[in-house]
Amino acid sequence: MTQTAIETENAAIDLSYHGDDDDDDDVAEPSSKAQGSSSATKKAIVIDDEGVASAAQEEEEEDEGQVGPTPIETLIGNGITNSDIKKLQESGFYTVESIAYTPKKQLIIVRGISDQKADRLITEASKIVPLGFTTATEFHHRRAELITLTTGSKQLDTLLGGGIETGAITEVFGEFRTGKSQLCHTAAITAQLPVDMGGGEGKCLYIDTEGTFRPVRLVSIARRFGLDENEALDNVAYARAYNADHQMQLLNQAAQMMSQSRFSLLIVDSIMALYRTDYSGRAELSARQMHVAKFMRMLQRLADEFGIAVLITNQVVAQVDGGAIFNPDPKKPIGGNIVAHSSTTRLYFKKGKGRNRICKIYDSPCLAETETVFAIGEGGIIDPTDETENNEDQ
Ligand SMILES: Nc1ncnc2c1ncn2[C@@H]1O[C@H](COP(=O)(O)OP(=O)(O)OP(=O)(O)O)[C@@H](O)[C@H]1O
Repeated sequence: MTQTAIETENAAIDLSYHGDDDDDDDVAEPSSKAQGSSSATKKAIVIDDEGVASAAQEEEEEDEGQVGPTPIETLIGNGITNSDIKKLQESGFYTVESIAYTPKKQLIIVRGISDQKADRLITEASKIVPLGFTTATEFHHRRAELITLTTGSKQLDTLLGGGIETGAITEVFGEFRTGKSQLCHTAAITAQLPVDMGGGEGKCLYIDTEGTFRPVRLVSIARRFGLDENEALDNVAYARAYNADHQMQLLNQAAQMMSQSRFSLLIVDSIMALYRTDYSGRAELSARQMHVAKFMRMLQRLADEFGIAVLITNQVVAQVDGGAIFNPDPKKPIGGNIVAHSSTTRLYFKKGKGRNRICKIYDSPCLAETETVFAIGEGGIIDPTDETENNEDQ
C-alpha cells in the first residue's frame, strides 16, 4: 500500500484508505471524527524501536464498522453489476454515500443507468447510509465532535467558533489583496495537522482558477507549523482549472481521489472567475447559474460524503441596488443567490491597518454578524500585532 505520511515533530499520520497490506495494524485509520461519523475515537502516537513515529487508532467504542465513506463496489449484487459500477464511477460516483445523496434524476442521466436500476441503487444505498430521522440530542453530539481546521489566527478561529468547519462550505469574499488566497494556502497546510493541533489529518485538494497558487508559500507555512516541507507539498493535490467545464470535471476527479486517500480540505480559489469569462451578458446568465448550481451541489455532496471542509473564495462587485444607500461599504459577492444559498458560512475580508485585515461574518447559520482582525505574515494567516499594524504589506 502506498502511504503518504504527515510528520510533525513527534508524529507520522497515514493518509490512505482501504489498506490491504499486512501492515494495516500499524497504520492509523482515518479519524471518524474527520469523516463526520459519530463514533468517538482516540489517536495514540506510537514511536517504534527505531524511532520511527506512527499513529495508531484506538477505538473507544465497540464500533468496528468501516470508517470513512463506503466504496461504491459494496453495492455489487442484487441486480447491480460490475459494469453498472464502472459507469457510475465514470460519472463521478465512487461511494455509496454519493448514490444515497443524489436525486434519482441525476442517476438516470448516467449512460446505461435505467429508471429501474436507479431505484435499485437508491434502495441498496439507503440500506447502508442512514437517511432517516435522528434526535436533536444525537445531532448535537455529532456536531460537538465536528472537526474545524485552524486558520492560523486564534482570533479568527474564535470568530468562526473554532475554525473552518468540516462537512460544510465556507466562502470568503473580498477585494484583491485582502488575504483570501493566503487563507487558502494556510488552510492547505493546517488541514494536514493532527486534530489536537487544529488540523484535519488529511490531504488537501487545491483547484486554482486564477493562477495564484504559490507552493513557496506552502513551504513557509509548513515550516511555521513544524511540518516536513516536502511531505506537506506532496499532501496538496493541485490543479489549475482553465474553464468552467474543466472546473466541474476536476470535481469528478476529486471524488475519485477522495475515495482512495484521506482528504480533509477542498479549496476552490476562486469560484466565479472562470464563469465571468466563459459566460457573458444577460443572455447567458441562466445557463451560467445552472452550471454554478451544479458545481455548488457537487461541492456540498463532497463535503457530506467525505466529511471534508470546502473553502471557496469569491470576488466582489460594487453594490448598486437599493441596499447600497444604507451601506457605508457597498460591496457584494458575485454569483447571486445560488452561491449565497449554497455556502454555509460566508466571510467578508477587508483591508485593515498595515498588514492587518478584517474578517466579518456575513452569513452563518450559528454565528453572530461580528468581526475580528487578523494579519498576513510569512507563515500565512496570523494574529495581529503592533508590528503588523504599523508595517505596510511586503
Ligand atoms: N510572504 C508574505 N508575507 C507577508 N504578506 C504576504 C506574503 N505574501 C503575500 N502577502 C500579502 O498578502 C496579500 C495578498 O493576499 P492574497 O493573495 O490572499 O489576496 P487575495 O485576497 O486572494 O486577492 P486577489 O483577489 O488579488 O487574489 C498582499 O497584501 C501581500 O502583501
